[in-house]
Amino acid sequence: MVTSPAGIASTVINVKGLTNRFGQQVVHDHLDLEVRQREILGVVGGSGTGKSVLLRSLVGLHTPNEGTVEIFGQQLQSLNPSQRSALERRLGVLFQGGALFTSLTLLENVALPLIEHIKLSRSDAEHLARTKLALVGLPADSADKYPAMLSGGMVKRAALARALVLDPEILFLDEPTSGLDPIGAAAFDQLIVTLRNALGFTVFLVTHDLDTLYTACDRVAVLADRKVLITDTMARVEAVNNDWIKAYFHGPRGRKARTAANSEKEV
Ligand SMILES: Nc1ncnc2c1ncn2[C@@H]1O[C@H](COP(=O)(O)OP(=O)(O)OP(=O)(O)O)[C@@H](O)[C@H]1O
Repeated sequence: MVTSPAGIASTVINVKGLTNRFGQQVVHDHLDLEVRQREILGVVGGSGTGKSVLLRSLVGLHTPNEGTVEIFGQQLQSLNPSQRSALERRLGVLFQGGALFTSLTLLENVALPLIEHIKLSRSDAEHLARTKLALVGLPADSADKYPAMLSGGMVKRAALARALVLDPEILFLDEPTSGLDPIGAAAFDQLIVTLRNALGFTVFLVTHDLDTLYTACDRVAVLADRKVLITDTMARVEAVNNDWIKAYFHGPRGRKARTAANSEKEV
């Protein structure tokens, strides 16, 4: 994590008083959250607590009813369209399911943002796209395949390559390991950590995967009661006296994930 001379990590996302409503349903009620530079922040909470809506509010795909979202010190809602698109280029997003275009090859999928957003020629874009596919561990011959021809893990990696193609400073991941088997999920978690260490981006990661929380995240934010209940290290989050936290982290799956993460650290 990058720290200032005073030893305090700088904040890259600052959410204040965020309120999101759909009709009568209040999903977020004056929610606050800070994300620090270079950290991997895991966002967790029961189903329907608004994790995806939060992610969408941060990347500008959902306009909140109230509150402010500041990214790199710029308030999203106050930006004009060109400032907004300049900011959006500094963000990479991997949606649940990968969301690749099924009619395009992996290479075409990954090259597309380079052609559309920074107007690279097709050959330059494809050259760069090949390097990104290699970066996420895909074999060279996968470039000309269509998403339907690949395993779920390979599709996730290709979607990650596309999310990284403009060298984002913040990477947003929505349930990146859902649908992967445990070995594929663990490999994907490790890939995220390795890439963050090598490239230095910040990660905002929505997940239900306890193994991801224990092995990949520096801090965890728990969504409950329409707010962020706590944002802290796993050790401190586990100790909070809250019914959902107790059921989630101290249930059999939580215990298993914690034991596995501890034994990995000892190896
Ligand atoms: N566009 C929308 N219109 C109406 N309601 C919505 C919309 N988007 C989200 N919601 C509602 O907001 C609530 C939070 O949704 P969200 O998808 O953020 O939850 P989540 O915490 O990500 O859930 P899960 O863990 O099940 O994926 C849900 O009740 C959902 O139905």
